[in-house]
This record gives sequence, C-alpha cells and structure tokens, in this order.
Amino acid sequence: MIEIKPVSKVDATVVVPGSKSLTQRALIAAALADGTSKLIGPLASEDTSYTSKALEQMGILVERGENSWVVHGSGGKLVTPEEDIFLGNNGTATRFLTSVTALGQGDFRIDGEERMQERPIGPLMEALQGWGVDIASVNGTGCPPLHLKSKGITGGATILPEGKSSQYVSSLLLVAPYAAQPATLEVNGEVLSKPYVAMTLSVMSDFGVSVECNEAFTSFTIPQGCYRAMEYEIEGDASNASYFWAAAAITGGRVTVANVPVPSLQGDADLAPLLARMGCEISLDGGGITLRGRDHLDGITVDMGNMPDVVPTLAVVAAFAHGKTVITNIAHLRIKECDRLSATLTELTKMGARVEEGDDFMVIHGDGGACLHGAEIETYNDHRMAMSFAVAGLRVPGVKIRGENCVAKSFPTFWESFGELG
Ligand SMILES: O=C(O)C1=C[C@@H](OP(=O)(O)O)[C@@H](O)[C@H](O)C1
Ligand SMILES: C=C(OP(=O)(O)O)C(=O)O
Repeated sequence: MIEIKPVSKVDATVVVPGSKSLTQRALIAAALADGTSKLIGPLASEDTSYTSKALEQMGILVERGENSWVVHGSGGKLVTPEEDIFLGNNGTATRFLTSVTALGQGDFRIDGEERMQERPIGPLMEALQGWGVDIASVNGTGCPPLHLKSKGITGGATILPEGKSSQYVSSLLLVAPYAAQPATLEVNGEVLSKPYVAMTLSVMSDFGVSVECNEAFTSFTIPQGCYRAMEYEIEGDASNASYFWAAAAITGGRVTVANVPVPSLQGDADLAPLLARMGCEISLDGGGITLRGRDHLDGITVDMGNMPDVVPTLAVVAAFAHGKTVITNIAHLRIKECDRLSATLTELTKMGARVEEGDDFMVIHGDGGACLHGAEIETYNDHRMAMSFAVAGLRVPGVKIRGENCVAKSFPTFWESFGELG
C-alpha cells in the first residue's frame, strides 16, 4: 500500500512512456511485415511484454533496446507456437493475437488470467468463423481460454455481431490483408471506442495498407497485401498523460506533458479539452499539451463512449468540481480490467463523494471536494484505478492506494513520475 501526500499546486513538465495501444499495433504490423522494422519510443510494460513474447512464440524476433525495438517481420508466415499463448489480463493483445494466430498453422490455446477469462471475445470468434477459422471458447463462456485450429483465414465477407469492444474490429482489420481472398467486414450495431479503430487504420496505412470504410466504422473493404517494414515513431501515452493533466486541474497548478502531440492519434488526448470545458486553461507549448488549473472547476455532461480509459480520471476530477458531472455511454467500462464503472463509484463513495450509478452512466455530485476525506482505495488489480485515485490524494490527506504494483500493466515507472509532482 502506498500513501499519497497532498501538495499545494503542482508545477511540472513530464514525459510519459510510449502509447500502449500504438506499441501493440506497431508490433503486430511490424511482425507481419516483410523485412525489419524499428519502433521508436515503444512502451516497455507488462502488457507489451506479453504481446512481444507471444509474437516470439510465433517465430518473430523482437530485439528490445532502451528506446527502440527492432522487429524482424515474417511477411505473414508464422511458426506454430509450441506452447499455449498466455496473455495475462491484456485485452488488446488477447483480441488482436487471436486473429494473428489464426493466420498461422496448428492447434493451440490462447489463455489469460482469471479476469481475462471473464472478458468477452464471442463476437470476434463469430466474425473469424465467417472467415473460415476453427475457433471455440473452451468453457463455452464466449471468453478465453480459446482453442484454435489454425490454417489461415479465407477472407471474403464476414459480419461482426454487436459487441462492447472496438478491439474486435481492430483485430480483424489488422490481419485481413493476409486473407486468401480480398476481405470485407460489416459491423452490426454502434462501434464504441471509435478512435481506437481510427488508430488501427492509421497504423495500417503507415505500414502500407489502405482500407476503405464508412464514417461510422461499420463497413470495411480491406485489400490483400503485406505490410511494408518501416521506422515507426510512437507518441507518448495519452491515457497515462491524463493523470498528470488531472493533477494540474485539481490542484490549480500547471502540468505540461511534452510528448503527446497535437493532433494525436489517441482519442484520450481529448481529455485535455474536456478539462478546459470544466474550467482549466489549455495551451500547446513546445510540442506538448499544457494544462493549467484554476481555483474553480465546473461539472459537465459528457458522452465518454470514445474515451473509456480516462473515465476514472475524469470521475476523480469531477469530485473536485462544483455541480453535477454526468458521464454517459460507458457500459463498456464494465468489461475492462475490473468493472470500472462500479469500482470507480465505490471508491469515490468511500472517500465521501455523492454519486449515482446507472447501467451505462455515472453521476458525480461535486462540491468542490469539501466532502472528501482519506480512505484506503481498493484498486481491483486495475492500473487505471490506482493511477486515478492517486490524483485524488494530491488534494485529500490520507488517500492510500492498495495493490499499487498493478500500474506495471501500462506504466511501470508511474510512482517515480508521480512522486516528482510533489
Ligand atoms: O484498441 C486498443 O488499443 C484499446 C481499445 C479500448 O478498448 P475497447 O475498444 O474494448 O473499449 C481501450 O479501452 C483499451 O485500453 C485499448
Ligand atoms: C482496458 C485497458 O486495456 P486492455 O483492454 O488492453 O486490457 C486499459 O488499458 O485500460
């Protein structure tokens, strides 16, 4: 357990580690490319280690240096893994690598931690079956462990049934160029977390494959092709930048995150303008985004369907605002590392906040933070719970974070960087 000490006003410039989402996409595109790619500024964390280890099991050599990784691409020819693939609680990799392994040959399992065995993957399995993949959920739950008998994907038309993760769409797109025939993908229902699909299309295009699609991201035509090896530079992680912007917002201080660019490929960078709507000042200095807090924050009403990972950050800031904050379209928070919708509200309540929970929304009744008091915060093995509630501790004495090591999933050096704010 770690106790956070309150500070007056933070005043800092920080550099955050590389984007988890971009690192994983670039690793996969580079692994399937014909030739050797170099990833500059990748994220070294528990999740990206699971991804690169799984790719290594499929015969891809990933040489991990201090600030760049060299990936020896296979041109799409994958070796059969000798052991089952284990991906911890890495939802992105579990969804993406299910399709990647389908490109290879062999009979094996994909599995993860207990929580990953509760995170659905059924819609992706159905869409892959439409491309001729023999895949089943071992326990019949529509969740991992999965059993695959891979022999490549046929391509042609497939349909992704309605689901609560954009990762299914990204996963299918990433492998579609390697299908035996040109592929199309139709998605039933609304696509949540859309910026992540845009990010996938951007990485694919950088690696040389252009996909045709509609604006709603429900209809895609993917040409056959092979990714082109390249040198790819990774932006700083905007979801992880959120904790530093939030620190400025609630302490009335200043934080510049130097390596999240504008424009960014990451939807979560849009948290900064949202904090500006609550009363902060935003400016673009030296290539990064600076947030300055003021004495007063106002509650807002906002649809966060496109920015699920920064909802806990926003909810914590909302507890220090004046008035009601209503966060809608967030049912997908319930299938993250924990049920983040409930967990966030449970822990805010423990700190004295007045909140309301709906199936797909939350309400925080802010009073400027006056009612908040210290508490031992449960983190449910969820890195985003630990990092968001650490922010609250900068204003409220006695905030203690249990299970603080869970930050290793996406930001192993978080506590050192956060400590520098004080
Ligand atoms: O594609 C990605 O890199 C991600 C997509 C999002 O998931 P959903 O699409 O399931 O909301 C996000 O929560 C996750 O952290 C990363
Ligand atoms: C939801 C997250 O990741 P994943 O789905 O990859 O486990 C996250 O990092 O907040």
